[in-house]
Amino acid sequence: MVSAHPEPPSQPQAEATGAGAAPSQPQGSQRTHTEVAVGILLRGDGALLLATRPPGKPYAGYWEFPGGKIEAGETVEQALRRELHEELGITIGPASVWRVTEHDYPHALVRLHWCKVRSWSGDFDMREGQTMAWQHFPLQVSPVLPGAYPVLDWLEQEWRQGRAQSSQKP
Ligand SMILES: Nc1nc2c([nH]c(=O)n2[C@H]2C[C@H](O)[C@@H](COP(=O)(O)OP(=O)(O)OP(=O)(O)O)O2)c(=O)[nH]1
Repeated sequence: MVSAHPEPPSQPQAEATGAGAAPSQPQGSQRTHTEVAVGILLRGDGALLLATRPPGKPYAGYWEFPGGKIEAGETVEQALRRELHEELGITIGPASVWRVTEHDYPHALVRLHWCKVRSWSGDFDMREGQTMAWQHFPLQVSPVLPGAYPVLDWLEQEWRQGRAQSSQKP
């Protein structure tokens, strides 16, 4: 849903693709995927956590879900637990992959492994100078990384369905 995408990013981008889509690079290209673990932290009231990308990284200042690159030998869950501890100072509970998407940026072709996270311990400590914000739909922050658009659409659809179902209950 377009309302989740506040501003078009000012940098060049390719179309985001949905779960399980084939890589978009031309045949014979040497471009390999960068595997990324991403956490959708969900609070009891349905709010989700977004944070700004730290200075010095591509798309610095854009809002994103917390996460980072999967290192050699790590599972998605291990990478996510490490990244969220390094970046936010929290220790997450169980996390399994919910969706997989791809996005072709000028700086990297990324494969994003999205996990919903409903439990964690520790206090939030923005260790890379980020700003964090708990968000409900419609989002109040922008711009958001284009690679997160498909997942924001799915999450907004789920939120709308949940709202419609609860309004039908007697
Ligand atoms: N964390 C995160 N990354 C995203 C999202 N959407 C999206 O396209 N990406 C892309 C942007 C980056 O190209 C890649 C994540 O790489 P990164 O550079 O932030 O990872 P990292 O923290 O391991 O970085 P570094 O240690 O190499 O500096 O995934 C998102 O919502 N969250």
